[in-house]
Amino acid sequence: MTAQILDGKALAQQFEEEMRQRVEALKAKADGRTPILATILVGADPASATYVKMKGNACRRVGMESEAIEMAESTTTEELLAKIDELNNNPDVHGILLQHPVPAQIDERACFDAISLEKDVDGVTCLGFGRMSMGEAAYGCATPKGIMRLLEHYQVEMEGKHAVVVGRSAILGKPMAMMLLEANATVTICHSRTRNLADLVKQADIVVGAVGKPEFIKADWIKDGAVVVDAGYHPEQCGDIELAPLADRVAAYTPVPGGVGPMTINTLIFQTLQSGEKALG
Ligand SMILES: NC(=O)C1=CN([C@@H]2O[C@H](COP(=O)(O)OP(=O)(O)OC[C@H]3O[C@@H](n4cnc5c(N)ncnc54)[C@H](OP(=O)(O)O)[C@@H]3O)[C@@H](O)[C@H]2O)C=CC1
Ligand SMILES: Nc1nc(=O)c2c([nH]1)NC[C@@H]1CN(c3ccc(C(=O)N[C@@H](CCC(=O)O)C(=O)O)cc3)C=[N+]21
Repeated sequence: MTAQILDGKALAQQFEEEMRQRVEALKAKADGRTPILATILVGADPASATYVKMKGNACRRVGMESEAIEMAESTTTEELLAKIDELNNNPDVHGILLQHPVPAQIDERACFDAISLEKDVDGVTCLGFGRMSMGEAAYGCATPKGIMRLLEHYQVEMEGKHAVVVGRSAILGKPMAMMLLEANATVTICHSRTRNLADLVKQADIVVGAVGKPEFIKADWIKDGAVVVDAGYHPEQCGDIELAPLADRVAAYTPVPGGVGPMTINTLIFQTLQSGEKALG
């Protein structure tokens, strides 16, 4: 069996084509105004700076605008909250992205939660998470939502399947698990205190790797015919799952690069467009 490649790069490109037309249509209705995403980068971490730049570039590719806000490494929680408050109250801004992680002196959770629900296009607030978990309308957290859009596009069946999510972070593992539950999968969430990780992963029909350690999840933990989603991303261009040996025995997998990453960015800008359409359309 040759595994199907869940090609996030190609799907993101296809979605961008569709979005470009929607942005044009919106501009025509809104006197040339476009949706605007405000990105906030605190400090000078080069990887974070690259990701934020990629998000701004994606906006421009579909004809939307972004406003890049850069704040010093020494920024306080109060200063960041004041900036978020200003953006919440700016009617020209339709989405707010606060790049994670922020420097340690900042209360990141308080800052995420200060983003108004209508502008939380990256899906990072407790309110958005709670609403999504209860099946109510909210923008999804960008990475797990991007994964769901990818699985839906490839018509991966989730209902009744055993999904094992390795990782429980606020912006990846935890919302991923709730989205899979909403899609009627039976969900197991694993983390650093999990005792029998390999045995649990072996039971998975769908496995999501979100551990943050290069190729931590071994190929021989994954059963034949499984669907493999590797959310990890490391500078050496590998993910959190040992993917190479899987290509001829799983049903489908997301490559790294070219899988989850492009879908994360696409989902962020798609949700910005949706927010812009609500405000301008
Ligand atoms: N492509 C994309 O768009 C994105 C990719 N990423 C990538 O995804 C990965 C995960 O990111 P993120 O969720 O932010 O990372 P975090 O470090 O916030 O979370 C890692 C999670 O993995 C768990 N974990 C750590 N060690 C083990 C272990 N030995 N066994 C089982 N579980 C373990 C932790 O458990 P515990 O809670 O107990 O500490 C934690 O829940 C990274 O590689 C990151 O680069 C992240 C965001 C977006
Ligand atoms: N509030 C917040 N929201 C995020 O969504 C968020 C964040 N903070 N902090 C950091 C992580 C990381 N992240 C990535 C996005 C795209 C790629 C991506 O597109 N990667 C390409 C390769 C890029 C390259 O060539 O380096 C790929 O996988 O194909 C990777 C990682 C979003 N994150």
